[in-house]
Amino acid sequence: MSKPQVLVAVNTFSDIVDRLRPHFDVETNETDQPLPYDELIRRLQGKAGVYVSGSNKIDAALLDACPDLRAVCTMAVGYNNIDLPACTARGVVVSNAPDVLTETTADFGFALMMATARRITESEHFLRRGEWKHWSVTMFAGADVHGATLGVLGMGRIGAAIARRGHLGFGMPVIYHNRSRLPAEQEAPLGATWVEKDELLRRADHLVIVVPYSPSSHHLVGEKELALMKPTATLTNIARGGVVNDAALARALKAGTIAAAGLDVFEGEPAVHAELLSCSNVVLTPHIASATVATRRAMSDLAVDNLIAALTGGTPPTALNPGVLKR
Ligand SMILES: NC(=O)C1=CN([C@@H]2O[C@H](COP(=O)(O)OP(=O)(O)OC[C@H]3O[C@@H](n4cnc5c(N)ncnc54)[C@H](OP(=O)(O)O)[C@@H]3O)[C@@H](O)[C@H]2O)C=CC1
Ligand SMILES: O=C(O)C(=O)[C@@H](O)[C@H](O)[C@H](O)CO
Repeated sequence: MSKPQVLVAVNTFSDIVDRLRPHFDVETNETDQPLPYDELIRRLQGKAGVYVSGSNKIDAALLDACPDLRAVCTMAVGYNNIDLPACTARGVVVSNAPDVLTETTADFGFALMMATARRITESEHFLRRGEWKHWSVTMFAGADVHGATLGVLGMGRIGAAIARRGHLGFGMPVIYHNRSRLPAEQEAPLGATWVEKDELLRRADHLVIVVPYSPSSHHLVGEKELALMKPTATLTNIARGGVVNDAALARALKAGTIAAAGLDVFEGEPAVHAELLSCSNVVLTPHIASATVATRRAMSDLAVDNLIAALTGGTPPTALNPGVLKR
């Protein structure tokens, strides 16, 4: 009997892809580019499962054009690129990759916040341009991280790991905002206090944003919210492009409404708003918060575990709509 066919749409570790081969006929994407939407549809014909990243859009039109598809497994924790209700309606199981990247992403979020507060890339560029002629008292003087108030917008798995670093490692008072408050026993070890969003913006010295992208978080931080922040504050966005209004942020950075920003994600990435590129008080990175070799391997392994389980009668460890498997 022929094996089910799957597409690994992401060029990932070959030894991990090899784990699929005993179960499936495996087609891979050997380029380092995301497959264009139309090509993804073409290559999904006859495929029962697909391994994707956050760069692949899986919407209702694609599902209708790929009627054999039964499993969509992403190596990312964020799944705003996948229309989950459309998948569920068509009996397609979807999985994401939570937990395995939490600590690595938190390390990066904290590092980006520190680089932003202490003006690390701005000062390095100055040095590389040969502009360092003498030392001065206020040269690249930034803001302290230790003891400053850490504001977390999105105190989930990653937000809590960042809060823990700030609380235990840097003596930071931690305030946070989620739509729902955490139980006291989860707040206590983080030294965290829930506040309304406006209060978070007013009080944070360093605001770190880690909410999933959804219609409810679109432009959660825009002109009005930035205007509430301290002129000395920093904003770090490791969540998703679209959670912050990048045009409003660029205006705020230029006007001195806030001091600086650290950004790993952008509206319309990989394009970056031209006004952000021309700001000196912003640290920009290309969506690499989870990028360590060990964590990218763990994310890939989890996507493969999910794909195997979903199509061989098992229980995908991190399915988002496991109910479809019971139908
Ligand atoms: N830059 C990168 O490379 C990476 C980015 N990410 C991004 O980080 C996101 C978070 O991951 P993770 O921590 O695992 O997710 P979780 O689901 O554990 O946490 C998300 C948190 O955000 C809160 N939240 C959701 N919507 C809103 C809203 N509209 N307003 C306020 N709070 C909100 C949730 O609380 P509540 O529901 O109570 O509001 C929850 O506490 C991912 O979805 C992904 O987009 C993740 C990994 C790497
Ligand atoms: O997990 C997420 O949500 C991410 O944003 C990152 O870890 C991924 O690197 C990216 O989405 C690649 O798919």
